[in-house]
Amino acid sequence: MTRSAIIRTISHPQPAASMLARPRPHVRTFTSMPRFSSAGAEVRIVEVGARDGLQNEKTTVSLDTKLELLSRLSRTGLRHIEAGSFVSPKWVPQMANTSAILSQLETTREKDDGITYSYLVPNTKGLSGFLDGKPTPATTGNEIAVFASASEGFSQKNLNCSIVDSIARFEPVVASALENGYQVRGYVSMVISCPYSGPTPSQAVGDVVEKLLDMGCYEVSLGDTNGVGTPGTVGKLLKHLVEERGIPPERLAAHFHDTYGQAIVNALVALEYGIRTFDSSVGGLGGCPYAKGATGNVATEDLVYFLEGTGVHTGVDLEQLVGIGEWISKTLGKGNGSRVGRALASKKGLM
Ligand SMILES: CC(C)(COP(=O)([O-])OP(=O)([O-])OC[C@H]1O[C@@H](n2cnc3c(N)ncnc32)[C@H](O)[C@@H]1OP(=O)([O-])[O-])[C@@H](O)C(=O)NCCC(=O)NCCSC(=O)C[C@@](C)(O)CC(=O)[O-]
Repeated sequence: MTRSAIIRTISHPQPAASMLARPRPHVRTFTSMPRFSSAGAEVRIVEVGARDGLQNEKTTVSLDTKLELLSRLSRTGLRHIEAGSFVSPKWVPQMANTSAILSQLETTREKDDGITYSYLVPNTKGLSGFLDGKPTPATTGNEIAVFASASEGFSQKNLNCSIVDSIARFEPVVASALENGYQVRGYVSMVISCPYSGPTPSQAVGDVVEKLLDMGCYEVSLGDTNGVGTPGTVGKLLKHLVEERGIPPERLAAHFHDTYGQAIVNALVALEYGIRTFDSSVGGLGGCPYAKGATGNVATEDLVYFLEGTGVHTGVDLEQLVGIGEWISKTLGKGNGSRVGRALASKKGLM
C-alpha cells in the first residue's frame, strides 16, 4: 500500500466487507418510537425542590428558609409546587415542620393564585395532619400525593411494609382525601431498577400504576428514584405502559433523578410517548434518604432550558429560577446542581 493510501485508510477507515454485509442486531433504532412534534406543545412542571430536594439534607433547613424558597418559587410561573410531607419525623426529620409550612402558606398566599401545593401522605395519620391544617381544597389549592414502590426492597426500606400492604394503606387515605375535596397524585418509585431488588420489570410498574389510578389518583408520577434510566430502559417501560397496557400518557408524569446525567434525554423519550408532566427541583436539589448515592431530581432550570429550546411552552421564568437555584445552593452551603443554572449565573456574574 502506498503512503497516501495508508493515510486515507487511517483518516477514513473502511469497514470490512464482512461487516457491511452482516446485520447488526446490537444497533438499536428508535424508529418504532412515536414521533414528537413540539409545535404548540405545553407541559406542566411539578416543582419538588422544597420536598424531594430538601428531605435528604443533613443539616436542618429552617422553616424561614423553606418558606422563602416556596415564596420565591411561587413567583416564577410554576403552577404546581410540592411543599412538604406528612411523614414520620423519626424517619424523615427534615420534613417535621410541614404542618407549619401548610399553615403559613394558607395564611400568606394570595387568593386564586392558581398554584397547587402538594403534600406527601403515607397513611391515615399523615392525612389527619394535612386535614388539620384546613387547606383550601379545589383543583388549584392543595392536594396530597401517596407514594408506592414498584420494587419490594424499596417499599420495605421507604415505607416499612410490602407493596401490597402499602396499597391497602393508601386506599382509605385516597378515598377520604377525595371525599374531603382534595385531588390525589400517585408516585411509583424505582421504576427502572432498585438498589435492593435489582432491575424492575415493566409489568411490576404497570401493576402498581393501575392500582393507584383505579384507586382514584388523577395521575401517577414514574420515579426513576436512583436516576439509572437511559433512553433504552425508559423507552421500554413507556412502550409497555402506554402502548401495550393502554395507560393514557396524560395520566402519567415523569420524575427523573439525574444521578447518571440521563434525565434530560429521558425527558425527551417521555415527550415522545406523550407525557406532558415533569417533576424537577430547582438547583437539582435532592436525593432520597432510602436510595443511597442517588442525586437530585433533574434541575428545573435544565428542564425549562431544554423544553423551551425544543419549542415546548413551560410558562416558567428561567432567569428567576436561575437566581433561586443560586440562592438556595449558597444558603445550603452546596454547589449548584444545575448545569444551566451555573452557566447562566456565571454569564450574569451571579456566581
Ligand atoms: C410510613 C411510615 C410512617 C411507617 O413507619 P412505621 O414505623 O412502620 O409506622 P408506625 O405506624 O409504626 O409509626 C411509627 C411512629 O411514627 C409515627 N407516625 C406514623 N405515621 C406518621 C405520620 N404520617 N406522620 C407523623 N408521624 C407518624 C407513629 O405515630 C409512631 O410514633 P411513636 O408512637 O413511635 O412516637 C414511615 O415509614 C415513613 O414515614 N416513611 C416515609 C418515608 C419517606 O418520606 N420517604 C421519602 C419520600 S418517598 C420519595 O422520596 C420518592 C419519590 C416520591 O420522590 C419518588 C421517587 O423519586 O421515586
